[in-house]
Amino acid sequence: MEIRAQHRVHGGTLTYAQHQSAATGTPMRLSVFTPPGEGPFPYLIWLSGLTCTEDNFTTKAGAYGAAAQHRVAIVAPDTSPRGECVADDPAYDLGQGAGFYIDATQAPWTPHFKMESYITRDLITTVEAAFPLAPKRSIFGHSMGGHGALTLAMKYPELFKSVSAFAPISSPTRCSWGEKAFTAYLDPNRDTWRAHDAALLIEVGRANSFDDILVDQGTGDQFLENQLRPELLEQAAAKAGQKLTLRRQEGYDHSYFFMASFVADHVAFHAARLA
Ligand SMILES: N[C@@H](CCC(=O)N[C@@H](CSC=O)C(=O)NCC(=O)O)C(=O)O
Repeated sequence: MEIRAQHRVHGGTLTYAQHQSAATGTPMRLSVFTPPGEGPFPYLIWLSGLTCTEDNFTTKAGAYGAAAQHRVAIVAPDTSPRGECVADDPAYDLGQGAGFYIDATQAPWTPHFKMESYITRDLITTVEAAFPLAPKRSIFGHSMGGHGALTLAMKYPELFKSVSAFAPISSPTRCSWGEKAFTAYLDPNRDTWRAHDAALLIEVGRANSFDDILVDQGTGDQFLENQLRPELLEQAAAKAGQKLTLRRQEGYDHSYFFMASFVADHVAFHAARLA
């Protein structure tokens, strides 16, 4: 783990770092906030959205006061592998900055776009060895990262105590962001896509180890109707008898101002389940 910068914040320590990932075959950047004291601390993994790096949440979400108060750490990784030898696309919603938290099986993405394995293996192993973190984690995220948090929690319930999301892509098989990414990264047989779709996973009961799922969605979000479609999460949860608390927040948009307004509620939601 190479430390790139450290800052004191809310009595704790914010570290920007980089490490080599076996899954992506590239260096991966991240930030880690640890609260005041010695630890080991339970922690939250935050997954960001399209176009983001490890820096968007770190500088804009304003989460560290609540994290210090609840004595939880927060780990925020980058959203994809990066570099000159890594495949990319000129569009903002594919390639670097748009890893979708899945393992690609199609050329030219296969060698490096392994974000599911990166988050669930390399990231967890590395941060728990390098920082005072307990092996007790939860996961949350925004938009593409909300999709990542929901799907990784349901695919790996043994790794995560709880899950929440801000304005998640609810059903990537039923929106253009998701269809574009899955067409590029995954097998053309759309049946294989179902394993990476949050609403479809909830519908078949894959969230049943979670007592509740917290989702905040702004009603002024420019992506609400075409991409995010939170009603699909609600319908799936109702079918499966899964508790899902979907809060429609009047007038909030898709920006980090929305996250900053409600992130303390998400930190408290997870801290109660990590205690
Ligand atoms: N046209 C915009 C679209 C990118 C955007 O809105 N990204 C969101 C996440 S969208 C879903 O995953 C974001 O978090 N942006 C970063 C930020 O700091 O707000 C563009 O090209 O930027």
